[in-house]
Amino acid sequence: MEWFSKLFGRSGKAKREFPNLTRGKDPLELWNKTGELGDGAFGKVYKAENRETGVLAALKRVPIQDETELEDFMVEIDILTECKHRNIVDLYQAFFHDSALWVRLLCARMYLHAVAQFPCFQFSGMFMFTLNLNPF
Ligand SMILES: Nc1ncnc2c1ncn2[C@@H]1O[C@H](COP(=O)(O)OP(=O)(O)OP(=O)(O)O)[C@@H](O)[C@H]1O
Repeated sequence: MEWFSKLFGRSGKAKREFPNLTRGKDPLELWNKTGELGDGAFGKVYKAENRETGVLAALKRVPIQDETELEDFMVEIDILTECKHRNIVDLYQAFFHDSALWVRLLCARMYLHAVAQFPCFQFSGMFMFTLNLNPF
């Protein structure tokens, strides 16, 4: 029955493969975290440097409790992988490693952040944007 647990894992449930998700690779073997860029609703965003080329990137780490949670995030990842627009930060790669989803993004010097938690803005249908300037 070893073949069964290799194929389906201990729970007997097959791991779902996603075309835009890299499994079995530790992103920190390729990327070195050199600082923190910010904190989001789902996790932290780090500044990272490619260990071979020195290229910079933003690495977002989202802790995942259960594989089934991945599906919700993959919808956004699939859309952002396809979506290339000068006003939207490029998403280059997503990894699932060690109970976390890691998303490699273009490291933006200026980052626009939508804030919609103020009721008065929500009622009037307005959004406010904050601008983060990353020091690098
Ligand atoms: N690509 C990036 N380049 C530079 N800084 C970034 C980048 N992505 C995120 N940041 C920084 O990290 C902070 C948190 O980003 P994050 O996208 O996690 O926030 P969020 O809007 O709460 O997103 P989510 O709801 O998806 O968690 C941002 O406010 C910004 O300062």
